[in-house]
Amino acid sequence: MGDIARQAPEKDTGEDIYQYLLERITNLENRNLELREQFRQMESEKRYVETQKIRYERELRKLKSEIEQLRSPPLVIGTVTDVIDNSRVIVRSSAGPRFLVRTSQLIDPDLLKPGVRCTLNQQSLAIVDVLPTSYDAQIYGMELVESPEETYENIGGLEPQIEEIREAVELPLTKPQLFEKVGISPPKGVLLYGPPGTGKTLLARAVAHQTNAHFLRVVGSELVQKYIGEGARLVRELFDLAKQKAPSIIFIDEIDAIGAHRNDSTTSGDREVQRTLMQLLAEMDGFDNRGDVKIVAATNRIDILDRALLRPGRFDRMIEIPLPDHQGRLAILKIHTQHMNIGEDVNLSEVSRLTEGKNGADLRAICMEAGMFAIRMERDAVNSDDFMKAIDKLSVDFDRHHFHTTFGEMFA
Ligand SMILES: Nc1ncnc2c1ncn2[C@@H]1O[C@H](COP(=O)(O)OP(=O)(O)OP(=O)(O)O)[C@@H](O)[C@H]1O
Repeated sequence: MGDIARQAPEKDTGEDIYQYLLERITNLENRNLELREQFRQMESEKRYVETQKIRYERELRKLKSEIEQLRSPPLVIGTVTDVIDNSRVIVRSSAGPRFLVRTSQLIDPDLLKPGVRCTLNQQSLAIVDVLPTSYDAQIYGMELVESPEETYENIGGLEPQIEEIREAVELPLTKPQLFEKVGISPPKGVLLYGPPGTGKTLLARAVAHQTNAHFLRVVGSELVQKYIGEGARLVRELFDLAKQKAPSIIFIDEIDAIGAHRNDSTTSGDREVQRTLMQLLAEMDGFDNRGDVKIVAATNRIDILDRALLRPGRFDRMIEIPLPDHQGRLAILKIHTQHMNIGEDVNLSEVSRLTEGKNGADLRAICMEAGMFAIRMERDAVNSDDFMKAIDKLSVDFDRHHFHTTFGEMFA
C-alpha cells in the first residue's frame, strides 16, 4: 500500500513523471495479482464451506429422521371382534382388554372383519394397519433365508471358534448317528459372545450354509419392542416355523434384550420381557436336542445375561468371539480385498498393524473406503496411500460417532 500511495516527485521533469507512473503501474499490477490470488483462495474456501454445509445438513436430516423413528410409539396388536359401522370396530388387544376403536380412512372397511388382526396406535388406539391373516414372518422382522451364501472361507481368523461351532451345531445336524452311537446328547443351544462386529452373525450364517439349513434370524430387542404383548407369541411362532422348515438354525441376535438378569419386574415393559424369556426357556426345554433344529444366540453383554439361560439343556455351549489379533485382522483384510484391484505397494500386514483394536466390520469398511479413494482419484488400482487415508477417515468417523453416542447418552 505504502508504495502505491507514494507522493509524486517534486521535480516534474518529463523523465521523472514517466518513471513515477511506470513504477505506480507496476505496483498496481502486482497488487491486482495479489488480490486476485486472495480472491481465488476465498472462492475455494467458500466452496469448501458450502460442501461442508451440505454434508452437515444431510447429517442433520439423517439424525432428525432417526429421532423421529425413535419417538414413534410402538404399535399394539389386536384382533377385530365386532364391526359396528364403517368407522368403528371393537378390537381385543393382545394384552387382553377390549376397546371400541376408530379406523382411519386409509383402511379399506371391507378388510375389517371379525377375526382379522390389526395394529393399533399405542396412545390413540386407532387402527393403523391390517395385518395379513396368513402367517408372514417378515412382518415380525424375522429374517428367513433358505440357505445363506456365506461360507467358512468368508470368515477371517476365528479358526478355533469355527471348529467349535462345527462340533456343536454342524455335526449333530449332518451326522446325528455319531452322537447316538457314543450315547451323548449334542448341545441344544450355542451362545456366541463378544464385542460387536466380530463376525457372530457371519459364523451362524456360514453354519446354516454348510448344513443346507434354513436360517431364521430374530433380534431380541425387536421381539419385545416392535409389537407390544406379542413377544411370547412370536417366540412360539419362531420355533413352530423352524420345526416346519427343518433342518433349520434359529439365530437370536441381541439375546440380552430378552435375557438380561433383573431383580424385580415392576414395569409392564419388564413383564413383557420376562414373559418372552419364559416362553423361550419353555420352548428350549420342550425341545429334542437330537432334532434338526439348532439354536444359536449372540450377545455383546454376556455379563448381564440371566443365569437361567446358561443352564444345561439351554445355551450350554458358549463360544467367545473376540476382537481379531494381528493374524486375524490380516486374514479379514485378505478376504475383503480378494476381489479388489490392489496395487503392489499395498502391504496388508502393515494395514493390520495400524488397525489394532478394530473389528471385522471396521476392516471391511476400511477396504471399501480405500476403494472409494481410488475411485475419487480416477485410478483403477487401490494404493497404499488410499488405505492410510481410509484408516484415518474411519478413525475420525469412529471418534465422532463415539462422541455423539456419549454426548447423546449424557442428555438421554
Ligand atoms: N471375522 C470376520 N471375517 C470376515 N468378515 C468379518 C468378520 N467379522 C466381521 N466381518 C464383517 O463385518 C460384518 C458384520 O459382522 P457381523 O454382523 O457378523 O458381526 P456381529 O458380531 O454379528 O456384530 P453385532 O454384534 O453388531 O451383531 C460382516 O458381514 C463381515 O462383512
